[in-house]
Amino acid sequence: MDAGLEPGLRDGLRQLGLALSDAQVAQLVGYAGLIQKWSRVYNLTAVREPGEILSHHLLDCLTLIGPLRRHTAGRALKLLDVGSGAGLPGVVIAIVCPEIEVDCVDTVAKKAAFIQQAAVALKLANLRGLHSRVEQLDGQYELVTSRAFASLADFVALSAAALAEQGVWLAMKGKYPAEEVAALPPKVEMFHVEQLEVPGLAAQRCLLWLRPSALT
Ligand SMILES: C[S@@+](CC[C@H](N)C(=O)[O-])C[C@H]1O[C@@H](n2cnc3c(N)ncnc32)[C@H](O)[C@@H]1O
Repeated sequence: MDAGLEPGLRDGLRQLGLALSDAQVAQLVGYAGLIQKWSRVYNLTAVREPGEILSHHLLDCLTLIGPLRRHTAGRALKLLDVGSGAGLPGVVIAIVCPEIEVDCVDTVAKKAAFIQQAAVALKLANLRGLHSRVEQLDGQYELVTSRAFASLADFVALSAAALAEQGVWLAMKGKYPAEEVAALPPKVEMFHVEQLEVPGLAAQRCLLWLRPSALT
């Protein structure tokens, strides 16, 4: 990816109040380049233009970092990104939070292969691509994320076996999904919601934090 992306990225990081090292900024720019390169050959993501990769992918997923850091308070933990596609938000998290071990799962082999390739190219020892259906995973993940994957009810049902006992789900949605929240089963409780602005986009981001209900 041309370094032309960097000023816009740094501007967005400032707006989000995120201080990253130069090496992390270079990894994000490098990741955008990999998405662009691989998307010429494989149908990784519909968003392929540099400006759009910056706003719709990088900055959009970076909105999650502040809330995530507040939640983890720097603790090392295992995170699963479900239906990760080109690695969103999983790869962004792996770059910005090296203390978090990130597994990105997708049913499409070439998408999991892309994540593995990104881990090597960007020297991310904390990132893995898994080729699997999420419902076949029986991991012990303290955090399970998704963006543009499924309804909230399907997301929690399909990934329940992968969640550790004290684990939580973090779903990235557009505007507040009232109908999806209403359709959640009683055994799942939503314990926090955050609405965020994506720098450079008119669109909003809604982060929903969910966990198994205390009643279960
Ligand atoms: C719309 S894409 C979203 C990709 C990425 N999270 C993003 O925000 O750009 C949904 C992805 O979920 C994957 N997927 C669908 N069902 C799945 C399942 N049961 N387990 C794992 N991945 C699945 C698809 O292959 C696809 O890559």
